[in-house]
Amino acid sequence: MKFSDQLRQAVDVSWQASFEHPFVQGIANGTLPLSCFRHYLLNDAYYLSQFARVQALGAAKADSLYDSNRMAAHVQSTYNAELSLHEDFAKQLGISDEERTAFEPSPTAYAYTSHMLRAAYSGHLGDIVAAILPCYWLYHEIGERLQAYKPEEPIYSQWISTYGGEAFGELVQEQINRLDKIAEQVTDADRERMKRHFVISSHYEYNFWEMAYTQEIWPTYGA
Ligand SMILES: Cc1ncc(CO)c(N)n1
Ligand SMILES: Cc1ncsc1CCO
Repeated sequence: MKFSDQLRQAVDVSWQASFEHPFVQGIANGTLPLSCFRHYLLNDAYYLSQFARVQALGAAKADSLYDSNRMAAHVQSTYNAELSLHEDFAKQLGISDEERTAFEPSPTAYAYTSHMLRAAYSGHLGDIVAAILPCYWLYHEIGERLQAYKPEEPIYSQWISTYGGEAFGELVQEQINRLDKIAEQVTDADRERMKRHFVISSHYEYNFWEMAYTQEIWPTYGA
């Protein structure tokens, strides 16, 4: 069995819970309150800015010019996704540049990105790809499953077509292939560590929906 198939099996319960989460279901049927999506979007802008740094660390740590080049190309895709999707949505939801700049990430957004950055700084390209892959792969599976739904809210239908689309699917498959290639060349201990990164990122993906749905913030201590 391919390493990626083993990992996919290991997170099946977690990913199923993500599919069924009220945030994701609310996007599918258009009933998600826009205030929740707004909270998601602000945190996701922070998330993607850190995600791009993790991808860039992958470019720096790659063993070949080819992989450096491809990881750097993925930084650009993240930037473009951030630009097109987020700036568009932010405008529609009345999020100003000031609000985005002043925004403090929620505990979950901070923890998830800290996890990826830790894997990136302390590990190799294999650790990085394992830690960032649930982000690609889970979103693509969700996008594909949600293709059949046509929510009234245009923001939600655009979100679905972005992640369910062919262009995103190709980036996902490329990273799955990269993971399997690296997994063939490393030790059992390396693979075990990569699997742990992948599982933890999957838990955080679930937490991220919950964070957005409950509009999680840091403690305010009665203020
Ligand atoms: C939290 C999170 N995971 C994955 C993606 C997919 O890009 C995203 N935008 N945000
Ligand atoms: C995972 C991901 N999220 C937005 S774009 C992208 C892939 C390109 O890096």
